[in-house]
Amino acid sequence: SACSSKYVLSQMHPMWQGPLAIPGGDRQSPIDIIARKSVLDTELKPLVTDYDPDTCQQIWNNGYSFLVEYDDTTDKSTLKGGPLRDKYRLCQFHFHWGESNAWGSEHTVDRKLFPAELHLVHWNSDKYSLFEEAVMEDNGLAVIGVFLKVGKRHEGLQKLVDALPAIRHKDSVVEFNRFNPACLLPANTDDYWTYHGSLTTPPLTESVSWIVMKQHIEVSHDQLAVFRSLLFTSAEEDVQKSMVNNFRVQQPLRGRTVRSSFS
Ligand SMILES: NS(=O)(=O)c1ccc(C(=O)NCC(=O)NCCc2c[nH]cn2)cc1
Ligand SMILES: [Cu+2]
Ligand SMILES: [Zn+2]
Repeated sequence: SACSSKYVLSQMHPMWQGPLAIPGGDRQSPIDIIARKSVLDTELKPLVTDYDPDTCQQIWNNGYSFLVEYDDTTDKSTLKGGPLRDKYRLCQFHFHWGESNAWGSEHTVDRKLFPAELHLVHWNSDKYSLFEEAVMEDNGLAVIGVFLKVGKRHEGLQKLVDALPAIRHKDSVVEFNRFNPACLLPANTDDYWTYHGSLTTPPLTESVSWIVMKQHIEVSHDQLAVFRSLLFTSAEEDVQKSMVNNFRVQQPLRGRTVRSSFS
């Protein structure tokens, strides 16, 4: 069924230029994950990711974040297992981060903020033939969230960091090949929280099975600083705004249960 909540344009949110609260939206994201209130579900399986680095196509600045887009016209890069019944195709991954290391993540754990959060976006290719279809349907999407902490340099991330100066402005795109996003996952992907939610930027559709990793990854201060050198604005605009704090405010749980896997 198409997602139930209607979209009423409320006061414009300064950053997302979209509705801030979705009246009637009872499964919005992000949320604060209260660890002790998450429910252990022994039925939850280990995540199975199978990503083909050859499907990596481009990296671009969409004016909210930077996205690494994958060719999702075949089932070459997939996610299954975990809380999912079907097979999901990798479409893109992107990040959210703050202007300082003190905040930047979208989800929090017991109110703890992380400096950044990675989202790996997949859509249900067993049920739908296009991302655009799946984005409107319950369980049409599956997004893996990974928290970033500042610490040692992340070797796998460096290839991505080196490409960022070429896409400083909104709508800039560069070719980007042979990147396997599995290198951005924590060592242990068997421990995660999962809940039903939404996209955290417009269209905010309530079609996401969220899978938030309990284990974070580490990146260096300098690597994160390069994220902050990106701009929200296009080359033509006379006032350039640095791309920081591109996260959404936390949304009410509305009685949802967050389930926990346990390895
Ligand atoms: N922050 S988040 O909740 O993870 C999230 C928020 C918005 C979108 C989105 O709006 N995503 C459009 C998109 O990625 N469109 C690509 C379509 C496409 C088709 N084939 C290749 N790419 C995806 C994820
Ligand atoms: Cu905002
Ligand atoms: Zn796609």
